[in-house]
Amino acid sequence: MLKESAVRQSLISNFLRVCEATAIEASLWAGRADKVAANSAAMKKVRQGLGDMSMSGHVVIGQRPLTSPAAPSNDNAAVASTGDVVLAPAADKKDPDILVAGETLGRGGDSLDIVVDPIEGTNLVANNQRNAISAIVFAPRATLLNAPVKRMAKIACGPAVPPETVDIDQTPEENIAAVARALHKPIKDVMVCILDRPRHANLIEHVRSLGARVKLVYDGDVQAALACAIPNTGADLMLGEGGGPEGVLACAGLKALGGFFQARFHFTEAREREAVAAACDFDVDQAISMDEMVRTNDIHFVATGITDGSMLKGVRHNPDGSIQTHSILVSSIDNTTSYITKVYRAGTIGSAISEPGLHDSIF
Ligand SMILES: O=P(O)(O)OC[C@H]1O[C@](O)(COP(=O)(O)O)[C@@H](O)[C@@H]1O
Repeated sequence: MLKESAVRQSLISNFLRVCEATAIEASLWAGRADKVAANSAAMKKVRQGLGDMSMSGHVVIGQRPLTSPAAPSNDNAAVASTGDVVLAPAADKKDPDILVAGETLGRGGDSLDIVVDPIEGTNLVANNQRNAISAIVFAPRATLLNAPVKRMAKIACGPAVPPETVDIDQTPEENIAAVARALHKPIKDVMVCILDRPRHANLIEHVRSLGARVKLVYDGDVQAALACAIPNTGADLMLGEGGGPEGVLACAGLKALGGFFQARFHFTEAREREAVAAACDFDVDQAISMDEMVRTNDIHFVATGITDGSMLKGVRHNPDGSIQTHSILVSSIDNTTSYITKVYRAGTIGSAISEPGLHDSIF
């Protein structure tokens, strides 16, 4: 368990501040069609901020270098469906700010596991589309799953659904029926979030054929998973395959929210399976529970909106030079969810980062 009171509060507010600063940085790149540069700038900001904190923060999951901005995987319907963008040349593969699994950040202090996604939805930022967030999870050391897996199948829903009624090994029909029962709504009103990818074409068609609604998510399945556990987002259930690191973030957030998350690794090559099996003390071919992914009930999940979304508003750059941020902080320790709106007056955070490339540290 983390130390109580003052230390914890100070950690929380510093993580929040880092998340806000990262989202502000990322927001400067919204619509600039350069996800590599956006990610690079956000990584620099997050590294700077976490590096200045009084903690010993163990990076559990490293980041994928974005080396080919204009070339999302050929299994990426988002680009086709939202309009491809011409993106800037690839950034240096050896970005010095990239977070590497196993490195420790901070000036020393509490020993923590951290999972960071400076931009969850890099295409969304590049195209200035909804639902891009910056997100950080922290928990006591050696509690968050460290599995080098690129892709996992996921299921997520909110706390109103009894966990024993939903399962990644059940059919979509069974899971949707369980959610409908728990939420006291007809199946026709159940909203299922699914990443808009060709690999999900059959799933999408099947869910629609059952009579449920489908919310196509172009990118950002962490936000989509969490939305299922947050009132008034319109999301009830998330199904489908997405990124591995995003799965750990979503699982931590949902555990803190009291919701449900389950996953199953999808290995793309034998080498990947071997590496993951070596890192895990459970059967990597079976469904993975929340407790296997997040081995603590002492979790803090922080996210700040970059662009507007169903869970959070994005960063506002006001005409007077002030900057407004909107964040969510979920703490499992006291079962609270806080929504934090902050205004940084002109000349505090804003003037320092008014243009990409021309700013100094805000910390
Ligand atoms: O595009 P893929 O390969 O299906 O990956 C899905 C993953 O991409 C995302 O949509 C966005 O990830 P990035 O921010 O790294 O671009 C994730 O939310 C999701 O888990």
